Amino acid sequence: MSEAVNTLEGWFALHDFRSIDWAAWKSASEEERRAALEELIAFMHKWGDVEANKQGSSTMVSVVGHKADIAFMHLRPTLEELDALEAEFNKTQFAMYTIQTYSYVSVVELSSYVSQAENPEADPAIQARLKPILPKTKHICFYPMNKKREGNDNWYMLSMEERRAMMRSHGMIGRSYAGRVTQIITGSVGLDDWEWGVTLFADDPIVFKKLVYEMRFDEASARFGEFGTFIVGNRMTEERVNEYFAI
Ligand code: VOV
Repeated sequence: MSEAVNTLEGWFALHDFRSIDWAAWKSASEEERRAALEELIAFMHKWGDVEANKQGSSTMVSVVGHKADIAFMHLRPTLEELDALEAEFNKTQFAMYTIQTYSYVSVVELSSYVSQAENPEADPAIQARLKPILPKTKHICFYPMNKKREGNDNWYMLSMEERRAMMRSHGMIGRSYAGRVTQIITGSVGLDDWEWGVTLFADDPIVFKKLVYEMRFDEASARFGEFGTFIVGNRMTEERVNEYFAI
């Protein structure tokens, strides 16, 4: 049997994708719309406080294309907190105008293929990666993925050394994008339909295309990568929320 790699887990993640019921939004009165937006903005402020207290991190984006209109990414210490946060949001007036079209549940994951911390609990750099503050970049890209389990291309039958060599090469490509893109890898085996969620943050969306394309030629992705739906969005600030929902 091949050896499973050790992983460290951090905050739990909920990616929450919503379409807007624009017909209902447009037929609501101005007061109803204002009250709904005030509630949404109050939530954004609350999420900001959670982040300032290092108890999680949240971000909101508008989504381009039919897969959703808006999306939230929330990180929290427990699955219960994510659940409570989602239920609380669903009870707002604003949420009445939304339809959840997709969601993804996972947990921030670091594997020990490339480096292994002696004492991860006491290592501030590791802790910052396990409990990250979501970058405030202009654009976000999310997709779920698997590592293939087929015939000679079965990731889970490879030796630790073979997998480590491929993850080293993967990491080298990633590092050449340092400063232009930040990745948060969340593990979802046993939590959702795919094995990982990949969330990328960048100010230039072309960097998503370049990075993902370059990785397609690297063995870890070329031979073993299987990908779900890709969703790309633009970060929402309070000001953008008001613009986006203005009638
Ligand atoms: C932005 C760049 C970037 C960088 C620097 C980077 C580096 C690294 C390192 C060093 C490691 C291994 C140790 C760890 O930290 O876990 C990983 C791990 C992982 N990655 Fe990665 N990755 C990046 C980016 C990056 C992308 C764009 C993708 C999607 C692949 C693609 O083809 O679309 C990805 C996937 C993954 C996955 C699924 C894992 C877990 C694999 C497993 O079997 O456990 N990743 N990754």
